[in-house]
Amino acid sequence: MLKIGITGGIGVGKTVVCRMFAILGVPVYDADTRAKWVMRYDEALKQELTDAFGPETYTQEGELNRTYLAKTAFHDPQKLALLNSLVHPHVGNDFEHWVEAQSSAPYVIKEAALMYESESWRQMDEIIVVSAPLEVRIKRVLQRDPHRTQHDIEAIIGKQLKEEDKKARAQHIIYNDDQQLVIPQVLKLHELFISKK
Ligand SMILES: CC(C)(COP(=O)(O)OP(=O)(O)OC[C@H]1O[C@@H](n2cnc3c(N)ncnc32)[C@H](O)[C@@H]1O)[C@@H](O)C(=O)NCCC(=O)NCCS
Ligand SMILES: Nc1ncnc2c1ncn2[C@@H]1O[C@H](COP(=O)(O)OP(=O)(O)OP(=O)(O)O)[C@@H](O)[C@H]1O
Repeated sequence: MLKIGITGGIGVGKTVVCRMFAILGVPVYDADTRAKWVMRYDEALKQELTDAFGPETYTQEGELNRTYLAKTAFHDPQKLALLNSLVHPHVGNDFEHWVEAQSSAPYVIKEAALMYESESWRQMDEIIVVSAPLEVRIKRVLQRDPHRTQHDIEAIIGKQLKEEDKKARAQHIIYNDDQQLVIPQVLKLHELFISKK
């Protein structure tokens, strides 16, 4: 099974691009959503997170307190590294199980903001970086996430690998910069991946 990774920093448009591949029938694994799922339902991980970050990590109903964790981890490199080291191995295992269930697809996609930072690029055959200028990304995220300030967004960007470094390591780049058309770029890559089947 050909495994394609889609990455890029906050607000580049990974989810939008993945939706286009999904419309073409390609199974898409969303690491952000799955990370939240394992953090919610894996009891051993829940205990580890509570031990590491305190009882505020979960609400009384057992929901992940994302606002608390974002405030705690995104502004403290050591806490973020700890959070990543607890969560990412679970997401890696979850992805491997998911791939096994997709045998009829020509190829699969994993969407992850932290493909290179989390080492999950090792599980992929090829990687696409979605690229957009910084000011466009900040504008998009301010619109999408009204609860985040520009300062919050810049703090998150500061914790992610620089776009130039991602582009240098990736096999493919999709420009989602409000200048170039995105759909033709997606179709071209889709044809390429299908031809490798
Ligand atoms: C801290 C959490 C609870 C905050 O949740 P919240 O809903 O406020 O933010 P959300 O998950 O949408 O993240 C916003 C953006 O921040 C970036 N981001 C997310 N996690 C991280 C991280 N560990 N390091 C750097 N950037 C990150 C991504 O670009 C993401 O899209 C959540 O981000 C989380 O659980 N992160 C740890 C798990 C993880 O690393 N997920 C990323 C893919 S595996
Ligand atoms: N080409 C575009 N034109 C207009 N709006 C766009 C475009 N691409 C993305 N957006 C919007 O910008 C916001 C960010 O896009 P998206 O959620 O796909 O980014 P992302 O890379 O998945 O971000 P994150 O890392 O936070 O998950 C969304 O509200 C999306 O609808």
